[in-house]
Amino acid sequence: MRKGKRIVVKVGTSTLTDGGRRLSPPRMVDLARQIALVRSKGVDIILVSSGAIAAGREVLNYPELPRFIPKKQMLAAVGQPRLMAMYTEYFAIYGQRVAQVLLTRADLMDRKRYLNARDTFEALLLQGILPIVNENDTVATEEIRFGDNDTLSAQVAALVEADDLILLTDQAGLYEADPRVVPGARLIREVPAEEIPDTLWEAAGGSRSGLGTGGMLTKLRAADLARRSGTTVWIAQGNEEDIIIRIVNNEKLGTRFAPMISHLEGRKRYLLAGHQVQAGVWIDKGAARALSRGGSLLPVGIIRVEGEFERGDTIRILNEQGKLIALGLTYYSSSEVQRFAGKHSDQIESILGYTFGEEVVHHNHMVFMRNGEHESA
Ligand SMILES: Nc1ncnc2c1ncn2[C@@H]1O[C@H](COP(=O)(O)OP(=O)(O)O)[C@@H](O)[C@H]1O
Ligand SMILES: N[C@@H](CCC(=O)OP(=O)(O)O)C(=O)O
Repeated sequence: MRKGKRIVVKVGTSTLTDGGRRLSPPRMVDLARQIALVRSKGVDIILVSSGAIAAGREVLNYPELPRFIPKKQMLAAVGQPRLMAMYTEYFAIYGQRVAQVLLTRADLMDRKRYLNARDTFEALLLQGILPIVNENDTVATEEIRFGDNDTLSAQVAALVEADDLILLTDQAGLYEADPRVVPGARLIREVPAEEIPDTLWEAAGGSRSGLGTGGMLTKLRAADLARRSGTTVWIAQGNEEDIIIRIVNNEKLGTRFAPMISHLEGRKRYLLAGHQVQAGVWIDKGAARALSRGGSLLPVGIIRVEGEFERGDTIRILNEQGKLIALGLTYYSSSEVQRFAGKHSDQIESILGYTFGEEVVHHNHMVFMRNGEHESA
């Protein structure tokens, strides 16, 4: 179980290059310093970093930024290992180990892959390793890509149930108009947990830095998405001194978006999202009692499998009389559960030859039913 806070930090190209065309080592070292300090206080951090294309251009001696997608992908493929090599070196200064996680939208749309990605993040964080995430640009064509890392970071924040998402950019936050066009435009300090007004959507213009992808519009969309799954979002200036540390210390900086729901509610919505759940498992009295007391569903309590399901699906959990008691996200497919139903968890590995853990459904991923209605997990 998680103890401390969990924060996703997203850095855009404009921050990493400090406005120039090269990645800025001092900027990246400073990022590593801040993140190491915050992590030492027991905060989990996930870094979503752009910069692969900028790094690729640097390696190849600054070719024009191409419009042709495969050429952009080529630059990202060249730049990503360079970007990671720099991070590996700079985080090592502060005794931090890092890992690369490359994702596309398709990875998070598929429930099985969603779960796999989430488990990998959990395993990395548990091991004290900093995940550094970017879009998997080389395979990311229009239909399957996030398209910008603002959106990617919001999805990652939902995936790992982050408390905060900090979007670092080259402006102090979201302004009432693009400050590059309207000097003196006012900074918006707080966006309340209500629908975002049209005026604000109109204020958020596209990117002007030439290197970044989405400008403020993608940040506003990302902020809106993340706050709907229970995350507090900040848009703030990447080169402001100790920016991450100060936000974590509750200083009022940049633009803050209040979360609209709790993580619990978000989890429940994910479980119930668009699923006409038919398949499931029947469980014995002991297991039903354990669930009602906050326990997870283990193989030993399962007496029967009904229908077919995949790892990551939402399934029905029925008691001995066939009454629906909960819906839950399953870590194993129906054919796997068939094989180990009624057995002890420590036998899973010898039966399957691998394991995703001792629970079939974790208590945190259940929604209980009362009189046919859902109640909170
Ligand atoms: N309302 C606004 N407030 C702040 N910045 C804005 C606004 N509208 C457009 N922008 C532009 O968005 C840019 C940041 O987006 P982008 O270049 O994509 O950065 P990043 O690389 O950090 O993702 C700013 O430099 C600014 O010119
Ligand atoms: N995946 C691309 C970045 C895409 C992106 O969203 O860039 P940015 O607007 O600078 O955050 C890269 O690494 O270059």
